Amino acid sequence: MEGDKPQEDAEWSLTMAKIIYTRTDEAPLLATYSLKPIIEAFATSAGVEVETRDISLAARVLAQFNDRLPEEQQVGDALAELGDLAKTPDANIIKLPNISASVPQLKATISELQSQGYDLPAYPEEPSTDEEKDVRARYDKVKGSAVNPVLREGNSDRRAPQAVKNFAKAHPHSMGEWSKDSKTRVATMGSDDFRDNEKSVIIEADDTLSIRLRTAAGETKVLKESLPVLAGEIVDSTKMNAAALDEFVKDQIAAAKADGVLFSVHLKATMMKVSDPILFGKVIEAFFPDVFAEYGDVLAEAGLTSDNGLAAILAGLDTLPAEAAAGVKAGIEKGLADGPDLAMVNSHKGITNLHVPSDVIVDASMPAMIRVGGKMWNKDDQTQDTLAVIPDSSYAGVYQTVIEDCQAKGAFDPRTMGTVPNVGLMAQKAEEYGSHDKTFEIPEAGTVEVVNSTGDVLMSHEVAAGDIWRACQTKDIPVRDWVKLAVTRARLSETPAVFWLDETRAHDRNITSKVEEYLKDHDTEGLDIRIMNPVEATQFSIDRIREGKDTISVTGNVLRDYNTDLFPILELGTSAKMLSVVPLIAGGGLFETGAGGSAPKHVQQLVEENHLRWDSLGEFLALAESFRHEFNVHGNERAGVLADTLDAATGKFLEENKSPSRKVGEIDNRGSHFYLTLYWAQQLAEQTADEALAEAIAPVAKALAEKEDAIVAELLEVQGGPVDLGGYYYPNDAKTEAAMRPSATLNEIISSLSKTV
Ligand SMILES: NC(=O)C1=CN([C@@H]2O[C@H](COP(=O)(O)OP(=O)(O)OC[C@H]3O[C@@H](n4cnc5c(N)ncnc54)[C@H](OP(=O)(O)O)[C@@H]3O)[C@@H](O)[C@H]2O)C=CC1
Ligand SMILES: O=C(O)CCC(=O)C(=O)O
Ligand SMILES: [Mg+2]
Repeated sequence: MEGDKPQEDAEWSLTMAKIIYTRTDEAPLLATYSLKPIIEAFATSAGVEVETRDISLAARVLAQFNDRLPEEQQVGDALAELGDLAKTPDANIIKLPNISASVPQLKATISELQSQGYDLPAYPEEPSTDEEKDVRARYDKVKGSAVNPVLREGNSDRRAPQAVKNFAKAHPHSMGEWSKDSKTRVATMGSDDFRDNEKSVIIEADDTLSIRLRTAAGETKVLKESLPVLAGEIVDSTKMNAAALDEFVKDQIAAAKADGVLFSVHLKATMMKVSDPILFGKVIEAFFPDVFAEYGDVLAEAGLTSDNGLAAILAGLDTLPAEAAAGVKAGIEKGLADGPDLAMVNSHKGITNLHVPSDVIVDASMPAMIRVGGKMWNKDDQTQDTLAVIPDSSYAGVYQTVIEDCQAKGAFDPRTMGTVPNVGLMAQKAEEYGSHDKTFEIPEAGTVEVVNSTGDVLMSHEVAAGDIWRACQTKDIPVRDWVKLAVTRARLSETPAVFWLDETRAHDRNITSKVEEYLKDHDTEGLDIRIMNPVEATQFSIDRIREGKDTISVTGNVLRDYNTDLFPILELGTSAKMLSVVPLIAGGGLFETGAGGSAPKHVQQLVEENHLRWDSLGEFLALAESFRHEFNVHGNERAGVLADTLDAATGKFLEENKSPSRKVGEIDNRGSHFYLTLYWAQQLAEQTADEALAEAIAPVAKALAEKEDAIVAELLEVQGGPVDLGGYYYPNDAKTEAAMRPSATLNEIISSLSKTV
């Protein structure tokens, strides 16, 4: 049947340490089809076991419905299994980027699986019966950023290794020019938003809180019955005023039009999966006020919500009465014609920034704009200055600071610029990461209160209908661990470290008090550790970057996300080249590949012209760290040899510039994997720490070198035409394997390698 997947190894137990390689989505999944057999062959030769777990969006959807699917279609809940493993010292997990699904992506996955013969229920937009509510709850479990918070049971340590940074300096990526009269800027609310309204408390003793809405009409509605908290935990609450947001967005639409710049909104509807789709929807409603004034009720009745973007509304028009459908369509066209020009996701296909909530994700989109000289693409496929709308002011100042700096001093120079690694607080769903089950679109005016078990009101906010209220939790152990990780990183890399904490935010003031206390637990003699607000910290870091100096950014969860795309994209051209390690609090290791996403555009190119430009450097770096962890923790000497030789091979790979090209007809992801294989085999054959291994690999290294021309020719010859993968979210295994492993000569050598030792 279409979509059949290889059976995962059944006899795995939590007590035996192994390396787990995750199977994910889109470009990283395609790359896995080529790279995984190579990794397995080397690992087997050294007696290290590597197993696969499927945490792709499709597999996660299927795992929710095992009770409704026939046995042969059932898949295990690999994410739950790995989530448990991550809390044990035995975890050694390599995690590739995966889709954090918006509703349109989730619906597309469901239809694809249905077309492949999986009898899945439709996604209920407005669940009313118990059964629909159950189905919706199951789908909600896989929605948005549902993988990372489960696996990330530790804080984050992301940096560009020296070899990668040196490569970027020697082979600088292109940077757009900045003009002094650039009109590009960030617009943010600054008042009555999440930052401005934030309140925060530190919990004294373990307790269970609840959240309630006291309505203006005198009723009490429980929003959250039970919110267990631990002593020392920081709990915050805040709200975004819907009326203020609406006024702000309307002002920005007018300002963009008046200034002749593109209007663009930057949110994170995937990771902030409850609040940001609502914000996205409100921007769409502000952009097309007439459509929603006239047809809002009809659209709502048909389950067409602005939260899922313009594309979903346009695609659902045939479910509306003909007259309403025509009216909505005409209204949208008029809105587009009368409003400011919109930043485009794909000008050829007419996809605007407002079409799909997962298309423009702030962490990657703002740096991409800065990289090209502060511009985005308009409908004529030309770059243009942009008004970047980031409604909440908590972090928007970071981008505005970088933009102003570039306007004054020009683009950064990748040949000379320093680096900004990051130590990020994220363990145990810290901060906004864990806010989703405590985020509410307020149904009616009143007061939201956070109450402890003795009935004391810890925090309260006056709210109006439509406001977005949310609470966040930050446990104490992750904060201690984060401070320790920051000190360790500062010591190891002899680099100043700056905690990015905002004195105007209640939450950050509480974090600051803990940072000041926990720093005393460490030997900080000789280290340069500072605390600055995000705007000052940005300026400090970029001033140093221009002087070629490095500065560690030690941040909360959201800035972890933002900074680990911002600086890598400016320094290296992409965050795919980052080393991204999560030392798990329980002692295991989670090794993430790169710091970016699943590059949907890359899949499109492969399908159209059989060229995959995905760069697996992040995978190479993560894999070496994972082998090293195996050596450090379990004393597996051969894993240590694999780690060192892989790093050396990656160094050679960079020196020889064998990264995938963007152009069809040149070496792509598959070719880059061949070169890594060649250099790794050569390093193994040359090393002296394990002579038996060197001897066993020598003939393989020789064969790879001798067959280089033949292999490269086989890999290039397939490029140019379209490829059928038999699915996008759940591609056909045989078809994808055939597409991603087209060199018979290479395949034969790889299979001989796994039999060597
Ligand atoms: N850790 C995770 O699991 C993450 C998952 N995501 C998910 O990924 C999806 C896409 O997110 P998006 O914001 O578009 O970000 P992406 O990082 O996927 O894409 C942005 C651009 O970065 C470049 N890029 C990214 N990775 C590579 C790579 N390995 N090699 C070469 N270039 C690369 C590509 O540029 P170009 O097109 O110029 O080649 C790409 O189009 C979403 O579903 C999102 O939720 C996002 C971030 C992290
Ligand atoms: O979890 C997600 O959706 C995205 C995570 C991400 O962008 C990151 O970790 O940098
Ligand atoms: Mg990110």
